[in-house]
Amino acid sequence: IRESQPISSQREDLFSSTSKLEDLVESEVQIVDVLDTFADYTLEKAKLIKSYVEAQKTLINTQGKKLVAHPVEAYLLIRRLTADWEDVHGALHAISNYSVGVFNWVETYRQNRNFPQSEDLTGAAHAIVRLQDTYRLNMKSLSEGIIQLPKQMMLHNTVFHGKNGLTAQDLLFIGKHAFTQGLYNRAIQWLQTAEGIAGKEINGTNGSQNELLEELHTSLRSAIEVHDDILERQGPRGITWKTNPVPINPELARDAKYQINRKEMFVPALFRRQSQEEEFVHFERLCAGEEIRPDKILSTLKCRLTTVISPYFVLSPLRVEEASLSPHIVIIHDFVTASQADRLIELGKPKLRASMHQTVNGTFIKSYIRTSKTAWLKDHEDPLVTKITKKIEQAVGLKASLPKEAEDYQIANYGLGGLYVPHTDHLMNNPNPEVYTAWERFVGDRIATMMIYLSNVEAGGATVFPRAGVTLWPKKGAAAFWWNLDRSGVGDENTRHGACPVLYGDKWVSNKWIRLNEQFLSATCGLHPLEKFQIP
Ligand SMILES: O=C(O)CCC(=O)C(=O)O
Ligand SMILES: [Fe+2]
Repeated sequence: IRESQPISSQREDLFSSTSKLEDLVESEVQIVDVLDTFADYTLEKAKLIKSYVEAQKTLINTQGKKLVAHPVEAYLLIRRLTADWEDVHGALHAISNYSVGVFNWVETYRQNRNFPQSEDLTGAAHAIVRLQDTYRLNMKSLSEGIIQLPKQMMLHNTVFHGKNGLTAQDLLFIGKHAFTQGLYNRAIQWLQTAEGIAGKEINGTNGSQNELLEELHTSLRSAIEVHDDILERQGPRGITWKTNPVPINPELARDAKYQINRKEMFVPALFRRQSQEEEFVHFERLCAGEEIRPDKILSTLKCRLTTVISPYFVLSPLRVEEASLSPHIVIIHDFVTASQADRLIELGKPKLRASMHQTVNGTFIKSYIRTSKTAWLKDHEDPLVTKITKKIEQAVGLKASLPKEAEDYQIANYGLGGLYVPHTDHLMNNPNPEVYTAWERFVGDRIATMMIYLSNVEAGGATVFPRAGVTLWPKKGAAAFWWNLDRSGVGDENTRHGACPVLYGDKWVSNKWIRLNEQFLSATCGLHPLEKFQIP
């Protein structure tokens, strides 16, 4: 997967970065304020019109047909339609002027502030479907705004309460999105939850509610049919779909072949090539906090203080936690301070753009493989950035200051359910060097990744390595470091990794990708072609 700075200025979506969503809250307050004043004002004017209407009604009603014959009545009629009318005229005029003004203001405001559009609503629905599925959240609770974490993910806070719940209409909308995403089992669950709620929402005979119930029944019936059909023809799981292991229809479920299916057990397939489907299962399990490595491996991992790389750390050794020995993945705790992390966010924030990916034919598109926004920072943009680069160099013994030695810092902010599907950071896998630019051939592949977590994430958002069976939980100020290439410069496919969807909170990371060629003095080749680096 190739990433780059965006080249076209498309409209920025909102759901892929929490930073952009925050701005939206402020904008909503502004609009509500203006509308509130407008509504109060028009109500005031409408009251005036209403009192005119009421007064005239009584006058008209008390009169017989011959009213204009009476000179006083004639006078009153004319007064009503002249002097009295002035007030109504003024009120109507004021309302219409004001409403045109407010209308124009709101429209311009919405455009300037990049208000959400239907693609954002779709994105948000997708995110909810994905979160519920990945973290196996209780759907009923979720629809009431309560997020209950799976047992193995519980750290400090285990339940998150929102202030509001979803309506049956919302659940129907989300269910339909689950269906189009191929999550047939989940679509059915969403629709069933919607039915439950719609039943309760009904008080009295409400026409539109009946319509909704009807639509839910129809959708549910066809979702079940499709579910069972897909399961029958394609099996319970593929890259683009998921069903239950057994059909929903009890008659079909009695088939003997589904009785075997039911007992299907997960056996981790570590340190080897995984099919896309297998990788996805590993990804999800690791995201939800499952430990899938055997004790034999886990018992070899240590936490240690180290000064070995550089005397720079004699007074304050690096606090290294080994996450995996092969591939060598470590967490360096407190690599930057909380205020340094905040500063990096502050520097990146104004420059955030939707993550882009290069397609096979070379054009850049907005990424659905990675739902986040990214910004690039150069060393000279702030003294702190240079300082952190120096620290990285000392910590891992690689050169990272010059453009030929390492890339600029990439600051990333994930949005609602934001994730990054498994990939390798090294990207020069093509044996034909012609496909790479002269610059890329000159600097070489990404030998190592130094990723600093700039925020804590209340729930979800881990970095997981499906083949190595590793889960790294974000911790503000900690840095994850791993080698993408082995000592002979060949890509280590066991470093495939991805970012789990953010379930609750705000995730910010900073990536520093270090390039191979300039490290020829600091990271020398091994004796064996598959020898790996073990630093720090
Ligand atoms: O955000 C993460 O946890 C991983 C990010 C990542 O893998 C990348 O940016 O290449
Ligand atoms: Fe990565």
